[in-house]
Amino acid sequence: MNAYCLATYRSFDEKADFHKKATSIAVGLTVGSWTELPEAQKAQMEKHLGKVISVEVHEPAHGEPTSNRYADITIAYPDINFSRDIPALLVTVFGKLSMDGKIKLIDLSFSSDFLSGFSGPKFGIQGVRELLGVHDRPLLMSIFKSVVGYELPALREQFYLQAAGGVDLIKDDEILFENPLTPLEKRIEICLEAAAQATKETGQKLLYAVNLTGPTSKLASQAKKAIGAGANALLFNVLAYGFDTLHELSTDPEITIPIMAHPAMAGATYPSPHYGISASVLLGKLMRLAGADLVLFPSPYGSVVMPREENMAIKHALLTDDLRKDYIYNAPADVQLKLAASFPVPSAGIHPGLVPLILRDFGKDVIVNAGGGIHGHPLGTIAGGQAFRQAIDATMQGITLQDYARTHPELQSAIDTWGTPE
Ligand SMILES: CSCCC(=O)C(=O)COP(=O)(O)O
Repeated sequence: MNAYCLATYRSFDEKADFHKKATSIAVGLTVGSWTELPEAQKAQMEKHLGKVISVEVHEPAHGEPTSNRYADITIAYPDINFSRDIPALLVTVFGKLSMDGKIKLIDLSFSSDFLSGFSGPKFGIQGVRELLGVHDRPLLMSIFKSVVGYELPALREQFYLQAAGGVDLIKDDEILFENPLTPLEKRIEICLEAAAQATKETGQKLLYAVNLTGPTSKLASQAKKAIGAGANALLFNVLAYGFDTLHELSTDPEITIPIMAHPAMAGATYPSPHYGISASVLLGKLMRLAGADLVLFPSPYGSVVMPREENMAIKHALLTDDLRKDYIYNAPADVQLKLAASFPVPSAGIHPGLVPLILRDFGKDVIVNAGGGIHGHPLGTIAGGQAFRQAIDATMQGITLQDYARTHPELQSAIDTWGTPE
């Protein structure tokens, strides 16, 4: 029996025959032409031919502009046409098609055979929690800010202040590349020293995600150099390199620490309703498949806003256990595939007042992540971390931030500065 991967597209056109369009995609992206083929060749090509699974046309309601006319088209692509890797799949389902008018790739699902080529996150939520020894609450991450041009002592000081505030993870800024002032191994050395100092005082373990950068051909050796220097997590700008690079890193047996995926460049791909790839595919399914243990993405509440519905779709893609329903097309009854869940990290412009919203939408398995919301605290960076931890504690106990802040001055000061949503 043939195995297929499915792609669903939203195609906008004021007057197109969407059924014809679906057929032209199914044929054009597989065997190229069909009706012109002699019968003998048709029999031979049948197993390579894409199939139209469904076409759902949405006619604009009365009074709505005709430009709102679209169809959701689902096509099945035979696995036999492409190798078992993300670049081959993406080029098949959305290579040339991505440039062919108003069309967006909104979902992907995989054959069980294709999916079985991916082991997903090495650590995932469970593994990251085990490294930190924290199982009963959302985690808190802080982002280095204003570090370009700084020397090691300034970096160490900034690391210590973040750690002393009680954060669980600290990540490099994604724009901190290999540089002569704070080279990778030195950076790791001084940050881990500062982490040890803070841990003595707080009793808390810490992960430091160092930014893995440089030419693609040197990334794996750079990652191993980082691990040799004691690194316990990596930050990686996945979309600048491609999903396959993440997959190579995450499946390397010598890369034994969690990988955090930064969404830099994602805004060039997901936000348009008419073009690109949906956020849930780009920052959800493909990140998890390629092995990201933690995935950052803009939240619906902060400074770089993504609609809540899209955020919830990313969350679902990163967390769902039901691969048969959400990831696999036509799963045979005896197939049991598993992927560890990737930690969702809704980010950008996050401050303590937003914690109740984050926990309402994401529950306990989320990483609250802030840069400016920690460093910009009026009482300083340590108080910034403390205010977030207090907001998490309050919300976990069902206490309003306002009530909790009465006995927690750091939280009170954060609320006075940034407020709480209505
Ligand atoms: C757009 S998601 C990535 C968030 C990020 O990397 C960042 O630096 C956010 O910083 P902020 O000061 O807005 O918390």
